[in-house]
Amino acid sequence: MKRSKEKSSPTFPSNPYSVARWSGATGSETEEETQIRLQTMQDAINVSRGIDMMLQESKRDMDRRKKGVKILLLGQSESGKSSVLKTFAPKHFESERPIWKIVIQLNIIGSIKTILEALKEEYEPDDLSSTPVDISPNSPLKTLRRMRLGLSPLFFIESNLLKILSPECSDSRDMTVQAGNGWKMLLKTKRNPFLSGNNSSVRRRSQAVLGQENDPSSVLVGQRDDIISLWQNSETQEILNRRRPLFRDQPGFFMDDIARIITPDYVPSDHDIIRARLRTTGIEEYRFVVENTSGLNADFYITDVGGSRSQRASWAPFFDDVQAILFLAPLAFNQMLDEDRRVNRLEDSLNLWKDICGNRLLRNANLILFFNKRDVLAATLAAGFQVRKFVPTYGDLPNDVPHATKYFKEKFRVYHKKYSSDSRPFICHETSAIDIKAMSVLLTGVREAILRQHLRDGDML
Ligand SMILES: Nc1nc2c(ncn2[C@@H]2O[C@H](COP(=O)(O)OP(=O)(O)OP(=O)(O)O)[C@@H](O)[C@H]2O)c(=O)[nH]1
Ligand SMILES: [Mg+2]
Repeated sequence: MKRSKEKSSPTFPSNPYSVARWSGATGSETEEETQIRLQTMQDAINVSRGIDMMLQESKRDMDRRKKGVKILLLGQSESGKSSVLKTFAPKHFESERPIWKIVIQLNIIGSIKTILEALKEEYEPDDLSSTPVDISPNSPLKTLRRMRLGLSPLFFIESNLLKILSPECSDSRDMTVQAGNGWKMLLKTKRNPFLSGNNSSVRRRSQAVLGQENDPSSVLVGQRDDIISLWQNSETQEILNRRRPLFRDQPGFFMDDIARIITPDYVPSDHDIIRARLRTTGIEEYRFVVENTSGLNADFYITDVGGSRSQRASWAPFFDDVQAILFLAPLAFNQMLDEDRRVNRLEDSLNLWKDICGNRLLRNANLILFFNKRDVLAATLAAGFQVRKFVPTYGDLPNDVPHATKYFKEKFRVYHKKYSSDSRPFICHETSAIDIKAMSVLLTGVREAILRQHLRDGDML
């Protein structure tokens, strides 16, 4: 019989698959080849099941996302979007303190560079031959040169860190990171207990970069006294006031805190972390689950974007199913955009607001406007900056916070009325994103209101 013949054949061992056409058997394989073939088939089945599971999981994720509340943070660069996000998800702070410490140290290195540049302009102008220069041992020029030499290891470390963290930039003041957690993996050190990434190349790079030699802490601590006396020097202050009048208002300004920060055991506080400056590029969506006051769990998806002009084209794909936009508009009437020094920040914010109000993809989304950096506005006015110098139409209105805020609010309201659909209310809040407590209260209220509306719209209440 055929069966028994096959059974007894030396080249066709007793194997139910060996005769089945679909099995891939060649008819002349050895026992070993059969085993390999079966194993290969099993591997393929496993891969296929894995893909099935992933597809199911991704469908579940998509269904879940569909039902969730989607919030988009929009606004120009430096408006405070990532800061608001930090307050939305504060639990990250605890595990991320060592990472933010390095960002804060890089912010300080950037500030030191700004100070040294201003002093160089003062004491070491390009054309030294035409300027009488005092180079006696205690002259400011000698001190400046000594200082620069002493701090040079810091700039070396800065450049090494940037190569990894922000390869496009050579200066920590322009440091930009890709949205998401990838950059945080790069800043986890061997000594850092949170190093647990699966991405081996990231892990290798992070171990390579954050050895002792690339940690700014020891150089900063070693130069602590010099840095403090440089900052506290009255001549430095006078030169900065004259040559860099907006220095103190720059994001990531920690110079008033250096005595506290430049210590061997420094651990950033929540307030330090919220004040750290790191530019975002790209888009990142975060999911978190919230139990609302009615005891229902809801998925929130909050998307942070890069706000500089070159980044804005990538926002649109996130517009079609979003429930709410939190639009951040700092009332920076005296500042220009970094990416185009001819454009006033406030004017840019207004134009962006106009585009968002009139965008048809967003016609069903709630718009919530945050006039952010209220504290900066107060400090700017207190420093004597006159609104009417930058905004001639401001006229003779009093140069104070309530009048300035009311005036600019009206401008945003007019655009809202003109470009938004009739049914959309004008909702705005004056905020200071670095005031974590006040911001958390406000964001909880905003979140609840968005959720209630979302449930109403979905007929779930
Ligand atoms: N003083 C003050 N600083 C703020 C406020 N909001 C944000 N900042 C600071 O401004 C800087 C920029 O804030 P981010 O949240 O990074 O700005 P962003 O909108 O995410 O900017 P991009 O990522 O470039 O689009 C950070 O250093 C913040 O700490 C505020 O209300 N007051
Ligand atoms: Mg950001």
